[in-house]
Amino acid sequence: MTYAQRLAAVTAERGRLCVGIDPMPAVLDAWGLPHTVDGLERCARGIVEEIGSSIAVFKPQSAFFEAFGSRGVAVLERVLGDIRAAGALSILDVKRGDIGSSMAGYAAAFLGDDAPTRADAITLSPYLGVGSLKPAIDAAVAGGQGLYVLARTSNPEGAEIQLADAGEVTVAQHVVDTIAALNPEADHAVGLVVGGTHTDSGCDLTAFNASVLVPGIGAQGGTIEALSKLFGQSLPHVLPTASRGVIGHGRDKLKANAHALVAEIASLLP
Ligand SMILES: O=C(O)c1cc(=O)[nH]c(=O)n1[C@@H]1O[C@H](COP(=O)(O)O)[C@@H](O)[C@H]1O
Repeated sequence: MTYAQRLAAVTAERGRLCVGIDPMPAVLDAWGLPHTVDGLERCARGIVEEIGSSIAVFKPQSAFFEAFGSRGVAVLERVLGDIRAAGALSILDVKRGDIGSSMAGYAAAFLGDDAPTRADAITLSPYLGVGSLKPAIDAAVAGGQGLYVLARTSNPEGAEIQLADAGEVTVAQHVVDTIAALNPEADHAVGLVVGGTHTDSGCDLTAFNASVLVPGIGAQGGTIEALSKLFGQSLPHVLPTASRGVIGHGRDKLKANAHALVAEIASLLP
């Protein structure tokens, strides 16, 4: 099965929410856990223990695992295994992007059956040129995995590069159009990241028919209600993701927060 098919199946069953696993110091504090590898593991694996069987997708943020060195990365690998065992999908947020030869190295790390840090999808940065991502695209298609390429990020600083002129269109639109054109042959394995914090994303997504990951919900001020206007007819492709808004109030509130957001998405998004 392709990533797009697996995503459609699990979201149809569990709802259309991706819970971000960002075990940053403030989140560990809210969980009453120490800023140690043990605290990291209890928080990240605790999230999957609590809601792994009811939430469709999880997005571990690699930064907070890498912050603890190789022992943190080992925790990340266990978390990815837990997500798989719970029947959910994982999007590993690593935002990689490099020249083709190095990109092949990243593909070996994260994509394909033998990858040591294997996820169902990973995030990529296209700023060395969308074409430089080809080794990752090939590996994802071969392995039935997915990719999410940054187009218009949720943070205010993103505009200076993403809304810059790339000839006829903006850099963000160039990314959207290039990925849209290659997706039919790529099994719709290549999604986009478009932040949910904008009133106007500045991207025309009409020709895009793969998954659109939408971060910025909750802690960064984005709301589910605003997504209809922001994404219009592309709304069915949107996968909202929230981290601190769901996991940032301690283990006791995790399940209720996550399920309330799933219900809100079901009532407001088609
Ligand atoms: O690729 C991402 O997920 C991402 C892209 C983007 O434009 N903005 C963005 O916030 N993210 C990530 O999404 C998560 C957002 O976390 P919260 O703001 O706590 O929901 C972080 O891990 C970010 O790195």
